[in-house]
Amino acid sequence: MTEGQRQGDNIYQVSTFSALLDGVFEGEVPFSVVKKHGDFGIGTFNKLDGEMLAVDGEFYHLQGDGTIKEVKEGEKTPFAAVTFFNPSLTYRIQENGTMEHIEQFISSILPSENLFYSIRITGSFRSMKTRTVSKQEPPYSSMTDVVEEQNVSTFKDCKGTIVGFYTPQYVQGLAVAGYHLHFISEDKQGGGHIFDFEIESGTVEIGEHANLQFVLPKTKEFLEADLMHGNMAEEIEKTEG
Ligand SMILES: CC(=O)[C@@H](C)O
Repeated sequence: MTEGQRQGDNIYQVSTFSALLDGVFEGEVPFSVVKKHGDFGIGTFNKLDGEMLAVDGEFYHLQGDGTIKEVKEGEKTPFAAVTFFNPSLTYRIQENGTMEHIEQFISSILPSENLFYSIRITGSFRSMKTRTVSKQEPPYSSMTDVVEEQNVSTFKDCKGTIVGFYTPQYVQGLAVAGYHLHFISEDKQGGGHIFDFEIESGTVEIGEHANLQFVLPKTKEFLEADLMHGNMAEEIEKTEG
């Protein structure tokens, strides 16, 4: 078993999603460190400067203007979750399905709704609707305010890869409970945080995780943040769609 496969059970996460909701948009962990803990995952960048997607060891910066570049090692993140992707379940999708259908299908085959799962879906999509958040400047607003203005793209008849995680409902706020998925097109020209899609055909791969490592910032902003928003689920629904 490779080191990656051994670590494949572990999810390494920087900060919490509730901190992001509260406008904690600057972290101390550079992607040079994040990369040591995984070759697969999602996240964002300091100042909420776009979406991050990592797959097959390649880390991509999906920017607010819709363009994509490689992540610079020195760039830091206020929120990211990665693992060494090591799927234990694989399924072919032979017929059209909406995001809701696919999520219901995956939920029906997960061994337990109480564990964490990494999800990769590679395929052809009739449509793919994504957003990329844009770089913010301090003093930062809450994320619910930030997403009032966001770059939303809809791709038609495209090929690409969905990367993300399933998180149990009992940790809502630590991460995004349910499915948190990002997309990158096969030609690496487009992508972002997924709002909706319709798949034509593809392959679903699922990795199971029972080990998590959270790295919490010791910044003044995080230590003083309100991480217990009363309407957490509603706020996450608004920001993550
Ligand atoms: C951390 C995320 O995925 C948001 C920025 O889309």
